[in-house]
Amino acid sequence: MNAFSPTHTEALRRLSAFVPKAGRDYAAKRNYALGPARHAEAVSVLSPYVRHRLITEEDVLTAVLARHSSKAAEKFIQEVFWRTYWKGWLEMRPSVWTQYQSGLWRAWNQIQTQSGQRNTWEAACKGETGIDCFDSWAHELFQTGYLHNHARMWFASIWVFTLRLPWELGADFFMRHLLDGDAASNTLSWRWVAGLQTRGKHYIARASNISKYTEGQFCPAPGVLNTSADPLPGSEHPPRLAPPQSATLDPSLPTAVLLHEDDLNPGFLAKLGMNVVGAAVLPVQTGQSPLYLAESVLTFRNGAVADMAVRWQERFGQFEVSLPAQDIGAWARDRGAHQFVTPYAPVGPVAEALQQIKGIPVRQVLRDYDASAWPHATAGFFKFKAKIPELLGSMNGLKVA
Ligand SMILES: Cc1cc2nc3c(=O)[nH]c(=O)nc-3n(C[C@H](O)[C@H](O)[C@H](O)COP(=O)(O)OP(=O)(O)OC[C@H]3O[C@@H](n4cnc5c(N)ncnc54)[C@H](O)[C@@H]3O)c2cc1C
Repeated sequence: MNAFSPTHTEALRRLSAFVPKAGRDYAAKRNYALGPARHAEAVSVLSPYVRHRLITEEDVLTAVLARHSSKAAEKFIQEVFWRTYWKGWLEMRPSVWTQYQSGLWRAWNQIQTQSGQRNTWEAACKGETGIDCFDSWAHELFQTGYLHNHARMWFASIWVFTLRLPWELGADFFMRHLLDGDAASNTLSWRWVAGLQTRGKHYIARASNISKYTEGQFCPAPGVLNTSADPLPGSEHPPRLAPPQSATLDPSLPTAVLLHEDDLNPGFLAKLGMNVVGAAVLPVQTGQSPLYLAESVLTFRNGAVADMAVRWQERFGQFEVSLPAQDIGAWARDRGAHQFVTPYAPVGPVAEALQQIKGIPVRQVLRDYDASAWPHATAGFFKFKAKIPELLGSMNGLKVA
C-alpha cells in the first residue's frame, strides 16, 4: 500500500482508482484482509480522507453512483452509511463518549497498579503477545496507520476476550495509531465487538474465519483464541436526545471562518454568502488519551489541515494556522469579527475544544447530508439501512438507478 499522503489530490486519486471496483468486486472481496500490499485490490482505503473530510461521504457516493447502479454498489454504499449511522447514533447519545473517556482513565489507572495486566497491555501495544496474527496487525498499524476492517474486528476481539484487556485501552490504542481514528466509528465498533453496543451480541474471532479471509496467512492453533467468552456486561443505552440542529446565523455580520480537522472541506460554507473578515484553523487536538498520539497521525492531520487551508485560501483569504486554541477568540475579535462560522463538529475532541472558545459566538453549520441522515440513527443499523434509498435520493445531483 502506498503511504497516505495527506492531500486532497491524493484522496481524489485513490477514489478514482477505486471506483471501478466499487460494485460486485467489492461485494465479493471486501472481507479478505490480505496485508498492506493488497488492501487496495478489495477495499477503497479511503478512510483517513473521509474521516477528515478531505473528501466527503457525498463525494464518494456520487462518484460511485456515476459508475454503478445502487444495486450493484449496494454493499459499498452500506459501508459508507455505517460511518454516517455511527455518527448519528453518538450525536444522540453523547454520554456514551464521556463514559468511554472516564472508563479509559479508570483502566489506565488500573494498569499502573496491576503488573500482570500492565505486562499484557504492553505486550499487546508492542505487538509482542506471541499470537502471530495479532502481533502482525499491531505492527501493520504502527507502520501504515491503517488496518482492514476484518483485521480490526479480529484484533479487538482478541484484545477483549483472549487477552482480557479493558476494551477502552484497545479503543485508545487504535485512536492513537489509526490515521482515520474517529470518536464515533472507533468507540462504537469496539463496543459492538465487546457486546455492549448490540446488547448481548459480541464478536468472537475464530481461527477458521481468520484463516479463510487471510487466505491461510494466519491460522491460530487450537486453544490460542478464547472462543467461549461471554459478552461484556454493560448498562442500558442512555436515553436518546434530539438530533443536533444547524446554527441560525446572520451572514451579513463580520465573520471569521474556522476550519478544523473534523471537516476540512468548507465549500458548503462559501454558499452562505458570509461577510468574511478572517479565517483560522483550530490546532489539531492531542489531549484525548493518557498517552501521545502517534507521530504519523499528527503528521497526517497537520498535513491535511495545511493542504486544505491552502486550497481554500482563494475563497476565504489566508488561514491563520499557528494560533493556540485559547487565543483564537481574541484573534477573531481583533480582526473585527462578530462570530465564528465553522463546519459542525460531531461528538469528540474538536467539539469539546470549540466549547472552550470564549468571547465570540461559534456558529456550527451542519451539512444537509448529516442533517438528513443522523436523525434516523434511532435504533440498530438494520432500521437505518432502510432509509438509504431515500437519503441517496435527497443528495444533490444524484441519479439513483
Ligand atoms: C474495532 C474497530 C474500530 C474501528 N475504528 C474506526 C475508526 O476509528 N475510524 C473509521 O473511519 N473507521 C473505523 N472502523 C470501521 C472500518 O474498519 C473502517 O472504516 C474501514 O476499515 C476503513 O477502510 P476503507 O476506507 O478501505 O473502507 P471501505 O470498505 O472501502 O469503506 C468505505 C468507507 O466507508 C466507511 N466504512 C466502511 N466500513 C465501516 C464500518 N464498519 N464502520 C464505519 N464506517 C465504515 C469508511 O469511511 C470507509 O472509508 C473500525 C472498525 C472496527 C471493527
